Amino acid sequence: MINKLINKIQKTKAPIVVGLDPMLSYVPEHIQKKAFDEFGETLEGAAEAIWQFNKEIVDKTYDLIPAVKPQIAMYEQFGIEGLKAYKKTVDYCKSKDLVVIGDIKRGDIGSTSAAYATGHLGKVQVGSKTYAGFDEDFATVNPYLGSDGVKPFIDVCKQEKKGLFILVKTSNPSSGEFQDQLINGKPLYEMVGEKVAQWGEDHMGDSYSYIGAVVGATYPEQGEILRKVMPKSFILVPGYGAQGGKGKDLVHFFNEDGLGAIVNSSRGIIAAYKQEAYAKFGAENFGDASRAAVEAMIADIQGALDAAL
Ligand SMILES: O=c1ccn([C@@H]2O[C@H](COP(=O)(O)O)[C@@H](O)[C@H]2O)c(=O)[nH]1
Repeated sequence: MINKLINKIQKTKAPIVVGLDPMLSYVPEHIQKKAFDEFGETLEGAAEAIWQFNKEIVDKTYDLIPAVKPQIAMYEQFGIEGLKAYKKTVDYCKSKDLVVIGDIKRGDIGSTSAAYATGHLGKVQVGSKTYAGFDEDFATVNPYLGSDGVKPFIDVCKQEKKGLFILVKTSNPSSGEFQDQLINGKPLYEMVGEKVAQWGEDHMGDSYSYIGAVVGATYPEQGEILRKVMPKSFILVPGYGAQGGKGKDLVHFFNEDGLGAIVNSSRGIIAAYKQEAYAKFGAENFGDASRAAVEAMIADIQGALDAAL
């Protein structure tokens, strides 16, 4: 799957991911109304609204982008109905040939990680039959429990030709509380980065590993260090747009081949119609506003890369 992701990035010239993080408050009135008329103001109605919202954004952007990153928390808040909308979104994006990164941030003791890995990336045995549960292409993993919590995910990826993005340095303001702590003079994020590089070396696609890392756009200095620590790992970079990251801050997340990173924006794309810059589209044309925001993001990041490389 890492090879497919790279091919798609090269084809679209867009090292970006659209984050499908649908809060109900982002869904325009007309879509909410239609869903509530059909299903009432229920969890089912909310799930239908976020699904229709996602579908329109995907329809308006899929030809410009290589990948999407649905954030499972946004769906889980609506319970089982939300999870059905998550699954519908995953399947629909795959039908549009998009690479799907499930932002699930799982990780537990080995046996429990194995079940998470099976449910999201692998296949579950039911009697004589096997079924893929959520069936994303990549998943995000929390490595805090150590190697035995990560290994089951790697095993399933190897079997299914899928991939991981392991949290190394997160984009949030307090990520340094633990991640920047020095251990024998080295920050924890760097130690985790070294481990990701090690796992990655043993699990290579054609040019990059299918074991990647998450490093926040809001920490460009750490991004530059970690790029060197993990030369063969793709970096998923959240924190662009709504959290303040800009193209010019991100060039050192990439390798000299112009590859090695993909930058995520969620609110900045899916709720673009609410921003002043895209207000002219109006709520009715929110999908066109998202398309314009994708085009601006690609130009910002590619422009910065072209100037730097
Ligand atoms: O360090 C991290 C890891 C994951 N995320 C996720 O990315 C998106 C960001 O959303 P924006 O609206 O573009 O800010 C969201 O799903 C986070 O859970 C992150 O931000 N930082």
